Amino acid sequence: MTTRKPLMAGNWKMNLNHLEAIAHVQKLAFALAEKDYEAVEVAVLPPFTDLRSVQTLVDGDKLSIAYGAQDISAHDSGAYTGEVSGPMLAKLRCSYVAVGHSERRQYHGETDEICNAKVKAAFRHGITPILCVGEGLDVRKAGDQVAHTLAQLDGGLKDVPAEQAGTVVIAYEPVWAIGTGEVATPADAQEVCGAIRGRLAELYSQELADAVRIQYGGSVKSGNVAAIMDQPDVDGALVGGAALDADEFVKIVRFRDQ
Ligand SMILES: O=C[C@H](O)COP(=O)(O)O
Repeated sequence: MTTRKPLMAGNWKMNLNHLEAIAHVQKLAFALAEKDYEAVEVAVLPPFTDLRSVQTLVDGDKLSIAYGAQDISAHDSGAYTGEVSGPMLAKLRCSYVAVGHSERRQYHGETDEICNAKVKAAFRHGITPILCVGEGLDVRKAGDQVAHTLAQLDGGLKDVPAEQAGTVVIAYEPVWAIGTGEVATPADAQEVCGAIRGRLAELYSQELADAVRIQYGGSVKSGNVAAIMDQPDVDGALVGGAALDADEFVKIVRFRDQ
């Protein structure tokens, strides 16, 4: 049985400027102890404008906090106003990038094809994509959450070779649970995360599927994280609102202590 180190990632969304980012990461670094880093990988996904500040802090103080971006261009350079490329993120030594977050899909029209191109762009530049998938409320009410989410998974990983897919992170985020306080039950999370792992085994191999980390995201807080993390196919959390409070995020990282 493969041991997967849990990944707790804070997606700051469009919050915290570059000065607030420094204060926030300093607070996290101060609160987290060596044993936290051994048990759990901790990552932050700040806005683009904060990345240089976070990189400087992490490098300067040799912090064991990974960081990454919330989006990546599918293109590597050129006339794409407003976009940020894989080479730019790689130069800032980003480890991760979120791809296909439901807010990107909903407000920026990102299709599975676009997400697939972004996943490939991340891998081209040595950045691990966190591919976000998950159903809206209508799909959940119709009971189609597994089929819907697996179709997004298939689309996002289309033609991605096993050497790369083996390192991807998948974030299952039911849209109806994001920022609503409506957390999925642990059984809801397990149903879809288990199905994602099963699909990875079909697409690639059981060995690869066993190695991939699958996060749950959607109203994760210190009070509900332990029950979700108890599920066999949940290997971490993609945390939005609760990640903006350093003390609360540290409690989430320490889910095993609860
Ligand atoms: O990326 C994070 C998710 O959208 C979850 O956000 P939330 O924890 O505020 O519900």
